[in-house]
Amino acid sequence: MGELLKINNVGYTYHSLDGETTALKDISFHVNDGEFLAIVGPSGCGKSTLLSLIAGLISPDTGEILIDGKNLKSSGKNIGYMLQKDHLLEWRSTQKNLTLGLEIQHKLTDSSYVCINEMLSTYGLITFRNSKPSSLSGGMRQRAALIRTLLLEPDILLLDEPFSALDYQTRIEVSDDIWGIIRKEHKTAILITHDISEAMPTKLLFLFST
Ligand SMILES: Nc1ncnc2c1ncn2[C@@H]1O[C@H](COP(=O)(O)OP(=O)(O)OP(=O)(O)O)[C@@H](O)[C@H]1O
Repeated sequence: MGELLKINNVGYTYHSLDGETTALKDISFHVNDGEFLAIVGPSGCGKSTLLSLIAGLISPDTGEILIDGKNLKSSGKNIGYMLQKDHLLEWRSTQKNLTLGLEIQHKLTDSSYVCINEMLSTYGLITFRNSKPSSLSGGMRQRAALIRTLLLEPDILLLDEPFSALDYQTRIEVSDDIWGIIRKEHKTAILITHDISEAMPTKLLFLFST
């Protein structure tokens, strides 16, 4: 199990008209291939900022982020980002929502459909493939959103409180499902959570407010 992601002394400050907010200061840790890291910490300690940095949406002010020993942008690795909301489009069927990312990246082929069908069956969505997202339960929507992300074959999967929009009972059921899927697909994953009991991480990172 090699070192896949390395965060070295990373810092980030937001600049706005109201002034500067230092979100992260001197953060270092690493994630091995196949590891499942959960990030916990109080509101405002910089958890979402850290995921945005790893996703390459923003760049660190200090320090460096390395994937397989290379700079994030030149590593050629795929980062999948699953947000709090599922962002399924109501005007597309469930299956057409799953293919959206592949379509945008011009990677949708006949063999993609073999893989999509397999995942729809495995994860209990096959009979809903032609249904609109509004006819899916909250848990089914989260599974659909995860499959959509996995189809892009991410090397690292980032999850920003993926269950926060679900009620307590559904959250317990869905979180078991989702971790099962991540384990089955052998994904390296980083999760932000307020509730450590909803995940069974192999590693924990506690962030404190700056
Ligand atoms: N776009 C922004 N402009 C200015 N400040 C920001 C911006 N985004 C976040 N911040 C500030 O940076 C700090 C870290 O925010 P961040 O959203 O990363 O924390 P968090 O730990 O994810 O919080 P939460 O658990 O409440 O989602 C906070 O003080 C926040 O107010």
